Amino acid sequence: MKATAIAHTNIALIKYWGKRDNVLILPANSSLSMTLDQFYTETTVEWSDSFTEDQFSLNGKIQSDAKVGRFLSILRDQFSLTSFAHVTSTNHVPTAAGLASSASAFAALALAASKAAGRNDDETTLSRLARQGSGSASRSIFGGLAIWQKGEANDGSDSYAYEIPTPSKLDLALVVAVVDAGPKKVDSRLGMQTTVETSPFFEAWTKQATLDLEAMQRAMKENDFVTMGEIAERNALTMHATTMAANPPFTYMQPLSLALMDAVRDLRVAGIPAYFTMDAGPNVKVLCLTKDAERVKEALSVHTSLLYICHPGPKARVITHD
Ligand SMILES: O=C(O)C[C@@](O)(CF)CCOP(=O)(O)OP(=O)(O)O
Repeated sequence: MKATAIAHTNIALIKYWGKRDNVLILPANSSLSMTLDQFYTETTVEWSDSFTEDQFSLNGKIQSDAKVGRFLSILRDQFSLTSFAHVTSTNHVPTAAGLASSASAFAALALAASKAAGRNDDETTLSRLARQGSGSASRSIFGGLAIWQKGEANDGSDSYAYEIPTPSKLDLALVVAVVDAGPKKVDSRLGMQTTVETSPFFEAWTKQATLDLEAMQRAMKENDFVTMGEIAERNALTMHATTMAANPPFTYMQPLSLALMDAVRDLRVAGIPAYFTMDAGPNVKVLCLTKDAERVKEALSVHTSLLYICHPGPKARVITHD
């Protein structure tokens, strides 16, 4: 039983940062993201009783990846399977872009594994599954804009994402500026954990992120792009503030990240509504309107040549099944 699926990466405008349950990967706050059209993962899964162990290859190289291994065990258990799986994954992101996200990887893996097991899981089930591989993957099951509701139940049954309408009058773009292609120094899972355990700002973050999500949804309903951008930028900086107060303190920001942020502020002074966000890495992503995307790209090209104009992308989908 074999299937291939594609899922696109997503960038959060209201961040997921901190878990309330590390085993089930349940978040401390709800989040909102945009699935990107430019970057995706293509994954083939084959379940077979003839395999003697799970096997995972990424971009043509067999490797052992603890998160993938753990996720395959979760899937085997939830699918009541006893066979092993061979997983072949290819990240379609610009080489050395440092953008290969776990979001697209685990969403594609969840969908391909489900289909290869002969199942017809609905998107809510797939989102719940993908979440157990990597939290942000719960959102990549969907295209366009999605909210991952944190849920209240201790078993994670109500912690999954769903698609929300893109503001009807806004043609949104996200310009991705690559600062550093190298591997992250502190990966998001460790970064979150250190923050939850040691940052005095963590509780304030979860409260503020909740208010930010409500305000973001109001702004979207009103097609109020400036307010959307202001909320997204402030939410990202609030998230990154928590890491600077952690013990030991750390930050994902590099000098070039800060220069790009200044360039975005300069664009606003010049009358271009553009707002930055950053995740668990130094790259900067700029939310803008499509009509301004080339102007934003040009302004950022002073600092980096690795620039990608993205738009809301498609939902995860199966491309072959046999
Ligand atoms: O995407 C966002 O909401 C914000 C972040 O990218 C960081 F800024 C978090 C991504 O965390 P993820 O890799 O999903 O962690 P996992 O659940 O520990 O695997």
